[in-house]
Amino acid sequence: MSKICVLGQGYIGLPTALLFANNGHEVVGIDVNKRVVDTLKAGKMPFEEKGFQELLDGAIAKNAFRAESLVEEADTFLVAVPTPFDSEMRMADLKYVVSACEMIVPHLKKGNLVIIESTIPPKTCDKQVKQILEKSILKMCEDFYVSHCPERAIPGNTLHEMVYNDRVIGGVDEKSTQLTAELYSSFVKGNLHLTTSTTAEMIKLMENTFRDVNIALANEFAQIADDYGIDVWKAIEIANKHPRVSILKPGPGVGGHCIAIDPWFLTENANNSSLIMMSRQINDSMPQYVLKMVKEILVGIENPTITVFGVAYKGDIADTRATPAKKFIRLAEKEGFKVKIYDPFVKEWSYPILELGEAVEGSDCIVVLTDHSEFKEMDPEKFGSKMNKLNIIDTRNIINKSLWKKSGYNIKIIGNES
Ligand SMILES: NC(=O)C1=CN([C@@H]2O[C@H](COP(=O)(O)OP(=O)(O)OC[C@H]3O[C@@H](n4cnc5c(N)ncnc54)[C@H](O)[C@@H]3O)[C@@H](O)[C@H]2O)C=CC1
Ligand SMILES: CC(=O)N[C@@H]1[C@@H](OP(=O)(O)OP(=O)(O)OC[C@H]2O[C@@H](n3ccc(=O)[nH]c3=O)[C@H](O)[C@@H]2O)O[C@H](C(=O)O)[C@@H](O)[C@@H]1O
Repeated sequence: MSKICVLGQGYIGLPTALLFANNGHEVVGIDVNKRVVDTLKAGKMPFEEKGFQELLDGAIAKNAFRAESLVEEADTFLVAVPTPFDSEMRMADLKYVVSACEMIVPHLKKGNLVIIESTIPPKTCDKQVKQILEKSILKMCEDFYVSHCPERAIPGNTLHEMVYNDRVIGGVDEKSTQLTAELYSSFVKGNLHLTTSTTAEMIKLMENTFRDVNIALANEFAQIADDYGIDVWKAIEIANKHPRVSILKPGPGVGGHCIAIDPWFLTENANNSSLIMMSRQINDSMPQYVLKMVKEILVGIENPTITVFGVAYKGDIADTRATPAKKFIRLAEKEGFKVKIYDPFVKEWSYPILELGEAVEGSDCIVVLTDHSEFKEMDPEKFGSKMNKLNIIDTRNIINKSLWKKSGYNIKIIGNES
């Protein structure tokens, strides 16, 4: 049994800590947020997702997990702290990774392994992490070992993907890679792909950038289809029958704290990254495009009220980080629209979230921004009489069109001018 200190008990660090604890390790979960530590000490999860509470209960029952505020000696230190985007510099903001590494320094011993799970720009392990940890006087690759093991689990299905996804493990040297692979093999059922730390850093960013660029392409196709008056969704469906084509879905823009920011970590020190930056620009401009659609449908209505359906960054989760809904709402308010919001998952946000009936009361147009399952089969008959005008714009192509049509709605789908 080895002892692991996991720094950062958030969406990634906590389930990772609990998986290690449930699979033969003694784990101490460290967080600088006292509320997180206190909640865990009380045996409760600070946030919920499928299977998390059971995993915590199992780790506590095994006496293999405890939460603390201060770092202590261990065999392995695992860093899973936030890596936000510095929007002014268009760079990764590594202040949390730096402070976590500094917290490890006084406890670092010969033979220790330090794993960075946080998403980081290429060369971070080799340069910045090394520099900080060597303040301990110990030497990287001689006295202690470092690797990057990026997390690739998708919010909403985190636990399953943490266990069954393939894992990329990149050490600063072979021993670091080997030690890390041994550790993760205690719970990972996917394949472990061994490489260098810089390659692992790059792979993680390439994956999210690939998705961002491809969503941008879908968003551009939607706008071209609108110009030609064709249905981009049907066109994508048919194009995807080609054995080597797999186009993603258009939408109101890219949200979440990874796909919308990680491409910048790749471009921050690159000379040739115009495609990546252009894709970011296309995805970031989608709220303006949705507003244009709304303005067209509301022509002639004085001081209109609109109802936003969904502010979570994607369907069936409550996460609103970097949601494109925020930019859309700000732009709509600048236009003089009154904006009301309904979201069955999000309970608290920077704007009030209303009950369905209140949100549609006196509304001139519903704008579907999130692909929550509830919207897929929603019957507008339930509240039709409360609306002022029967308009709906669906940026996800998820509503049951025949139901809305039957209720007399004027329907507009992104990328489908017909
Ligand atoms: N959430 C996700 O789905 C994924 C996240 N990632 C990456 O994983 C990393 C962590 O992300 P999340 O878990 O979502 O963040 P989070 O915001 O949910 O949690 C991070 C936790 O770290 C704590 N923290 C900050 N500084 C600390 C320090 N010096 N010592 C100890 N704790 C500290 C915070 O209080 C917070 O509780 C980021 O780099 C993110 O980009 C990667 C893949 C998926
Ligand atoms: C390459 C990849 O699939 N990365 C995953 C991604 O999780 P995330 O929830 O951010 O990804 P997502 O489901 O693509 O959603 C991002 C955003 O993109 C939008 N989106 C997504 C797919 C699509 O066809 N069209 C579209 O507009 C979503 O609505 C959302 O606003 O980023 C995670 C991360 O790095 O945090 C990563 O672990 C996950 O595996």
